[in-house]
Amino acid sequence: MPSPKARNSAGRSGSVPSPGGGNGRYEFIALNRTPPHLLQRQGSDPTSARLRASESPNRRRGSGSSTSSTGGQQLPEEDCMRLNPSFIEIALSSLLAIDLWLSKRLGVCACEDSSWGSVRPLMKLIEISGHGIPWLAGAAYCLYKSDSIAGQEVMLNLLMALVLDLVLVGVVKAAVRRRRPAHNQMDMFATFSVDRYSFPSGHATRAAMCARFLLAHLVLAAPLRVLVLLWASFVGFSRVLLGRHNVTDVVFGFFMGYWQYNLVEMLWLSPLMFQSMIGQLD
Ligand SMILES: CC(C)=CCC/C(C)=C/CC/C(C)=C/COP(=O)(O)O
Repeated sequence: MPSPKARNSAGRSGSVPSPGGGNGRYEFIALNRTPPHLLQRQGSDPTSARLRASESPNRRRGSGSSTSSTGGQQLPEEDCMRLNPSFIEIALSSLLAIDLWLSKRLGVCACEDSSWGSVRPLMKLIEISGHGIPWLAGAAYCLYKSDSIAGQEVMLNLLMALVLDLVLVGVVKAAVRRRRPAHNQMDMFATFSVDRYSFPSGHATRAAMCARFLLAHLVLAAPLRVLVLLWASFVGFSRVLLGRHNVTDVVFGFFMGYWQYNLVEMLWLSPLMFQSMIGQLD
C-alpha cells in the first residue's frame, strides 16, 4: 500500500488512476474541483489548469457544457451546483429561511381569526393611508388649489414622485416575481396586476419616499416631523402584520423609497420649467 505522501505526489503529477478504474476503488471527489486526470487533459500548464479548476460554477455553466464529469459519472451541471452551493448561496438561502419564518410569526393580523385579528381594521386603515390613490388624489387636489408658484412646484414634483414610484415598483415586482406570503388574504383595495407580487412593498417605498419629501418641503414643526417618521414606520410594519409581505420586502422597500427621493431631487422640476409647461398648456 503506498504511503499518503507517495499518493499525494502521484496526484500532483497527474498519474492518479482514474476513479472507478485502476485500483478498483471509487474516490470521493469534491464536485467543485476538476479531477486531476481532467486537468491534465485540458492543458499541460499546471497553473492554468488550477485556474480553470477554480472557475466559478457560473462561468463553467457558460462554457457550453451541460454536464460535469465526476470520476466517470456524468452529472447534470445544475445538480453539481445544488450539491456544492457557494457561500453566497448558503447565506441567501439562510436569510430567506429566516425571513419566511419571521414573517409568518409576525403575520398576526393576517385574518380575523389570527391572534391579533381584532386590530386588523386598524392595520387596514394604516394600509389605506399609504395607498397610491389617496396620495395621488391629495397631491392633485393641492396642486389645483395652490395659488402660489412655490406651492404648485412642490405639489407637481410630489405628483411626479408618486408616478415614478408606481412605475419603478411595478418594474421591480415584474422582474423579481416573488409571490406574496401564503397566509396573505388578497383583499387589497385597488391593485395593479403586478401587485400579486410582493417584492418590494409598494407601500414601504411610498412611505419612505413621501416621508422624506414631506420632511424636506412641507413639514417643519418637530412634533409633526416625528409623526411623519412614525407613520412611515407603521405603514411598513403593518404590511408584515397584515401578512401582505415578508420582512425583506418591506426592508428593501424602505431602502428603495429612500433612494427614489434622491432621484426625485435630481429630476426636480424647477419653477421655470413648470411655467413653460403651463405656458404650453395655455
Ligand atoms: C390614478 C391611478 C391609476 C392610481 C393607481 C394607484 C394604485 C392602484 C396604486 C397601487 C397601490 C398598491 C396597492 C400597491 C401595492 O402595495 P404593496 O405594499 O402591497 O406592494
